[in-house]
Amino acid sequence: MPGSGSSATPSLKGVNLVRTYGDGTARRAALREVSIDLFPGQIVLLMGPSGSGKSTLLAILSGLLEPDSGQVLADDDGVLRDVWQMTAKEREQYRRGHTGFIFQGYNLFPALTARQQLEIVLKWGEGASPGDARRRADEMLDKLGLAKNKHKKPAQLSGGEKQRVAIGRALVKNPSFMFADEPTSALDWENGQKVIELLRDAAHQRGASVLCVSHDSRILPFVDVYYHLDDGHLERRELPRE
Ligand SMILES: Nc1ncnc2c1ncn2[C@@H]1O[C@H](COP(=O)(O)OP(=O)(O)OP(=O)(O)O)[C@@H](O)[C@H]1O
Repeated sequence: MPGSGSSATPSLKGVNLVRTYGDGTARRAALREVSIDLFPGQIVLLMGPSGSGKSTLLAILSGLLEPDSGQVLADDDGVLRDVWQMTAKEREQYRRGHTGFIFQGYNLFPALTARQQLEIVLKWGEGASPGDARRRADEMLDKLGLAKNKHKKPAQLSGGEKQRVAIGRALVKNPSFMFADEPTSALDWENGQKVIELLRDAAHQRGASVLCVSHDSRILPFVDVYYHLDDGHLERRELPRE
């Protein structure tokens, strides 16, 4: 069932996306004419075998990797704009302002505390004042059950805690689009489930469009839509009935 904030108008559209790697005989298609619509308030799961193109699709939709052809149309105050027709500066602003990315390996700064990981995103990304950044960072860490850990650096946190800090860092900007690449792969299922619930809340409670890549079929009951990617071909699949 879609989230309460879901709407009939996509907030992000991938249209006929093609991406190849390599040259000559080493040339290999990672995405073949892939189209996908993401809606506000929905969490979407993308599954598929290793090497099928999942990370490539996430990188293109999030404005990190340019497609060979096709379009990425993102909602910008009610107007769909082609992310790959923007200037590099505009695209950087789009990414900073509208997208949150959660990586498999957390990608936290080793020298910073949990609180500083979030503050830095707000100060650098939005130019938030130190006081505002601290207040919003603390609020988010509280919500994630990390209040007691805010002064700890990544090496002092468990895998589940690190992943929650990484989610907090993506969420604190209140992004319209959240991209998560294997966010539970390093976690036991208890922590993995918590992480998926947080991503689902980002969609259902905050109205974000969440696209999550995973190999883990235990995530299926938590999502609204499920796609399968195989050798660069995308197919929407029915969710298993409960
Ligand atoms: N930078 C690159 N140079 C060359 N080939 C690449 C590059 N990145 C990805 N590929 C190839 O493109 C295909 C799709 O890769 P991609 O990482 O998108 O797959 P994936 O589905 O995310 O895989 P996994 O589940 O193993 O992370 C693979 O065959 C991969 O080897």
